[in-house]
Amino acid sequence: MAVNSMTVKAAVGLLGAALIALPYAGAPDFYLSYLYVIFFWVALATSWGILSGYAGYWSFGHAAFFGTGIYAAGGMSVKLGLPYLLTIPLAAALAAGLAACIGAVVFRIHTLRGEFFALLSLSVTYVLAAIVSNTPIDGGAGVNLSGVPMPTLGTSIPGAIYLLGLAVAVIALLVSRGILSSRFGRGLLAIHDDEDVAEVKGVPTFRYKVGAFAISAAIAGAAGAVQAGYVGYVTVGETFSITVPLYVVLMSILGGARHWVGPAVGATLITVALSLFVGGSHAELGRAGVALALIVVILFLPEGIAPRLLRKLRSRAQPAAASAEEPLRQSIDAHAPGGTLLECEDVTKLFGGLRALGGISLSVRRGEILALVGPNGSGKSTLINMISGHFPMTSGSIRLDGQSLETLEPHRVAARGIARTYQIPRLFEHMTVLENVQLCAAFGQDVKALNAADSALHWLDFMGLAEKAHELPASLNLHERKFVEFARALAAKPKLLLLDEVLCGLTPTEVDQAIDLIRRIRAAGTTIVFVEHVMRAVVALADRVAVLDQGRLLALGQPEATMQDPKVIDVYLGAAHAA
Ligand SMILES: Nc1ncnc2c1ncn2[C@@H]1O[C@H](COP(=O)(O)OP(=O)(O)OP(=O)(O)O)[C@@H](O)[C@H]1O
Repeated sequence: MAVNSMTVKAAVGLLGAALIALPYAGAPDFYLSYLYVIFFWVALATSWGILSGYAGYWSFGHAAFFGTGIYAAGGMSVKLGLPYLLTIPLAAALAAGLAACIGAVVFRIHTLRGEFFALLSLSVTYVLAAIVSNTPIDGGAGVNLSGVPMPTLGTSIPGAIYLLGLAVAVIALLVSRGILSSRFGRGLLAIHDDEDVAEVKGVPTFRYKVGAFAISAAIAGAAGAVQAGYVGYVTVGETFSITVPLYVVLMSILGGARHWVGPAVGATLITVALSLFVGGSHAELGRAGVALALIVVILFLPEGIAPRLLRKLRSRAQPAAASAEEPLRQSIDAHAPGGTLLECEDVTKLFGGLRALGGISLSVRRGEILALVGPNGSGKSTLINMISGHFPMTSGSIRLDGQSLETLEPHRVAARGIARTYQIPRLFEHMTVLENVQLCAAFGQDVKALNAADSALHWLDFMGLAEKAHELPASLNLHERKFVEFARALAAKPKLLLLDEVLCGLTPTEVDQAIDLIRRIRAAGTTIVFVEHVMRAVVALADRVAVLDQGRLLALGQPEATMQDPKVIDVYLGAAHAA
């Protein structure tokens, strides 16, 4: 594997050196311009992928940032007389600033996801086009860069534009690759699959989206600035046309938007394909061919060309070995039993007119297992949602270790040491089982102590799922999906673990297995609150039982005594059970 990796690096190095040398070796301007166009689309498509491919926020407004770059470079060099080269980073900064401002507003509105975000981004392009067209930035006549002194970078002007295009494309690829392999990138991929769960697992979703948007726009802005030098004369109609976002989206989907190299592959293929059919009816034929190819890819390779090809190349790589050696290390509280860890005071939640929780007060001791039981709709899951920050409370207070949680965003609640599972597992469906757990390890407590991948493998092994590590969640049965949920929560190394009906739907043997696992988790020091209808498990595990009914706390105490409470028998267990 080491040899292969060295070979790939050497090949990439040689290719890079050859591309840089091309203008100095006297390559004709025609070929330099041809390659420049490919670099331009590679940069644009790659930049689009950083927000839209990774985080799934499809933007049809990429022309706004590309256009900002074009007009920033044009305006600053023609009207302000700044050196053209200096306008490129300034254009990138301006586009990033614009995206950050838009993102800071838009990403706070939870309803602006999916198609609404796509439409909004398109509207931004048209608003910007109207502003540029009706102000001295353009004024309707366009901006002519013919009088601006262009750099030659030791070759010629076309050679310089070629080198600048190459630089922006390489920077875009390096940035995108760096992001994808980072914690930031994993967070973006999680946002793509289930943003609410990502937030609860500790991903600062707002900050990440704004960051990805700004980086994506900065690269588009830089590409636009170089394009201004290439075209020499910029107009609103050409700059803010729908062609840019459409091509960028098509290129990314064709190549594979969730991989750093995918958009570049798509950009190269489409640019080359279109260049083969230029002029009149040939051009139309070319576009039709590209559209047809895209339909075929969507039908047969929905993830795009690049990820499929890369997986084939890697298929002979050895699977990672599970590291079952790590001892069961849990929370940092393992040696501090006793005392109150969680305090809920008068927790109330209204959903419109429905009072799901009508003022719940209870506390959980450090190292304790507390069972939450009650009839369907009594508010158990809602209480878990309040504690984990999944929904805001209507009123009341929740404190962990004496510190208030109610004003915290969910990812900050996670950072305080609370992890949860979902009644119906909500796994990140485009990530493997290992990546699902790894994400939670990376955003959980005490991450520096252990590599996230090793930690994830450990917890998968602990749950008996090591051999499923490289599978996608879709191939798992319910039991396995629940246990991946479980492993994800454990990988965060929480102080407080909230389990929402992890045993529901399991066979008696699987229930026994889960009871044993929960005992071992508590033995390592983790405090557990679990919602459960399987009474055998409640009796076997719980130190205390809290019974909810219609959003109120009906009873709280030792399992045996609570189960014999006539009120509990009446509303929940029934006389037969008590007998
Ligand atoms: N997001 C929501 N929007 C509106 N109503 C909700 C929402 N979530 C829960 N509810 C309502 O709040 C009440 C409590 O629901 P909750 O899911 O907490 O009950 P539960 O005790 O967990 O029930 P089960 O045992 O069936 O899971 C129910 O009437 C439910 O319909």
